[in-house]
Amino acid sequence: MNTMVDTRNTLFSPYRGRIGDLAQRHQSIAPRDLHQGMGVPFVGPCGRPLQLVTDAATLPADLQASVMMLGSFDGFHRGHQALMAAAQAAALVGSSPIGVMSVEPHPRQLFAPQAKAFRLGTPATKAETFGRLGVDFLYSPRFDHAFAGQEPEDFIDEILVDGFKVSRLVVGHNFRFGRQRRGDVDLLRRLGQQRGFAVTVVEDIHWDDATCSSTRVRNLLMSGDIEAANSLLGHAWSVELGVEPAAVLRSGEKIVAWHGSVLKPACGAYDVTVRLPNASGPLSHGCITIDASGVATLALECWRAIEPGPQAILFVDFIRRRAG
Ligand SMILES: Cc1cc2nc3c(=O)[nH]c(=O)nc-3n(C[C@H](O)[C@H](O)[C@H](O)COP(=O)(O)O)c2cc1C
Ligand SMILES: Nc1ncnc2c1ncn2[C@@H]1O[C@H](COP(=O)(O)OP(=O)(O)O)[C@@H](O)[C@H]1O
Repeated sequence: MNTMVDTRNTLFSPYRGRIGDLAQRHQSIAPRDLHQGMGVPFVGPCGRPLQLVTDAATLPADLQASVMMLGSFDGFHRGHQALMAAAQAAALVGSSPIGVMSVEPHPRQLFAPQAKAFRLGTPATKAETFGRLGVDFLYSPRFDHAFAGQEPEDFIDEILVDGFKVSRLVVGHNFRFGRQRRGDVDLLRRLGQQRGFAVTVVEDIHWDDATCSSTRVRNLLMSGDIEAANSLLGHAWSVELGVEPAAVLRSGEKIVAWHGSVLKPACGAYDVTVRLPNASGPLSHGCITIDASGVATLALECWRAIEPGPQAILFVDFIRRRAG
């Protein structure tokens, strides 16, 4: 079934429960994912809403023959943006739709389930980014051992060729996939020639003399260097938070629910701007403080504009860490 993104969907449901309880549990909330009916009301510049595709076999005709990007895209750093630029250029030339395949959960969540929260973004922040950039559909198959263990040729034939009827793939030079990570760009090129799709391989994108990677961004955030992390990302790091308006601590500060799968940056106070999902610009400036036990509190200049109901999801863009 293909799910048209809908603002009336369950935008607030993952954050039900009292913020006090969340704080006691170190603000760890169950990660929601695209398979739990997430509402992501994101419409790109073409005016078409991003479609969440759950089954390649029932893809609408107007989404077939797309230019498709493959990868995790955690954080959407400058390397990922290079893929996006290449996909947009190819889609323009061929008047093709743009699709993204990005498995959920992140492979590390499957292979190292006990690891500390490491993600830079949630499914919602990922969908927002792609929707804003005019991607037509996001395919996020559930990443389990059966999916991970597919033979690369089967994945290409059954999902990309028979399902999506893909016209072009866009990947980074080091993209690997399938059982024992046997699939690589050479295999994609070889099968592309036989099956009739093109392949764009994006060269390694460097920043500050080293390759851009989600891991580098994570390390910078854990050391509290938000400005360097933002510079590597090429945009402000954006975090999805849950807030319950009733949970005011003092002078307008509120404890916020941190998404259970998302990395916590170093303790400290950070200048932020806050948006509602699907809003065109920031609604308020503020400061988020992460204390030694990981509890996050948010102080905003203006709360009124972002209190649409008993609970809300906010997108918080981290700008800089305050001194001291
Ligand atoms: C389409 C597809 C995409 C994949 N993407 C990733 C990925 O981004 N990161 C990752 O660690 N594994 C990914 N995998 C899984 C690996 O290719 C590999 O199967 C996994 O690391 C397990 O390796 P093993 O078969 O040697 O145990 C993907 C698999 C498929 C079929
Ligand atoms: N620095 C980079 N330069 C070019 N392409 C990249 C870079 N980093 C990732 N990619 C490509 O972007 C896609 C998504 O990458 P992803 O799976 O999220 O890896 P990573 O976690 O290393 O960023 C893949 O096709 C990958 O090869």
